[in-house]
Amino acid sequence: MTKPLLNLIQSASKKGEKLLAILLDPDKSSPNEISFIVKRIEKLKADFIFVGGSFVEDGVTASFVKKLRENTTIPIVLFPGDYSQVTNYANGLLFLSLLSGRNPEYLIEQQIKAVPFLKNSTLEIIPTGYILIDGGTNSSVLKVSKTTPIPQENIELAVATAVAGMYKGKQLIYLEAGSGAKQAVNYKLISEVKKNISIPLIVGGGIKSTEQLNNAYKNGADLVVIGTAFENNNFNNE
Ligand SMILES: CC(C)=CCC/C(C)=C/CC/C(C)=C/CC/C(C)=C/COP(=O)(O)OP(=O)(O)O
Ligand SMILES: O=P(O)(O)OC[C@@H](O)CO
Ligand SMILES: [Mg+2]
Repeated sequence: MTKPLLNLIQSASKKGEKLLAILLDPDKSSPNEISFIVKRIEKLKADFIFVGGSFVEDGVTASFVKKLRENTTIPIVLFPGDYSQVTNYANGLLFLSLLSGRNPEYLIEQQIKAVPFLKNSTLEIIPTGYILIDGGTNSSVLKVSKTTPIPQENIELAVATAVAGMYKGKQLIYLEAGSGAKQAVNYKLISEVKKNISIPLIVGGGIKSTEQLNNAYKNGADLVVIGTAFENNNFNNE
């Protein structure tokens, strides 16, 4: 099976080209605003649109992604809080396992529940190790998954978790400080994880400025995800 989206991320990572994803939460963006939102995303030259939320009502993601698809050619990648957010209108799916947590529901159960939706699907499925780092807030991911994030200071544990994910066959590692985090993933943690893995690294949560974005890149993030700052219209990357 070909994996064009993963190949794009892998080859950018090899060449040191940095990628940007804008995260849209279907619950928080009105379908009427989609063409306006798409214009803002195109202006930022984002490489991907991620779609997902920790709590999204059934069916909302599919209609939202369908509308989005009609308005842009930017690849749309699902970043699901649960299996009900899987829809074939997107291009790809981050097949997440919450490796920082010890809740079987988010390690394997949700993935099994998604299978009936994926049987005849054309979605590119990308095995992704998802690691929650303490961003100083009770993030939605923490609440929904009832798991404990890795403290920012525990770099050793974060690195071991990422490397274990790589050994398990994950193709991407995603370091997540939580949507709207007070503290984004710290640069030392990003660079130590990056040094120890040979797969691309995604970083997100609490990134609000071009300076933070560039520091995340400089320390080893291959792809940065921005949600809240874009939602609040205070990320212009200028
Ligand atoms: C593989 C499939 C089909 C599902 C995976 C399900 C897993 C393991 C999810 C990981 C845990 C989780 C709840 C992730 C949420 C990811 C996400 C979409 C975060 C962004 O949403 P937030 O911004 O935190 O949520 P709200 O905006 O809804 O508060
Ligand atoms: O909303 P923000 O804080 O940008 O976080 C983006 C993403 O990593 C959240 O899952
Ligand atoms: Mg959000």
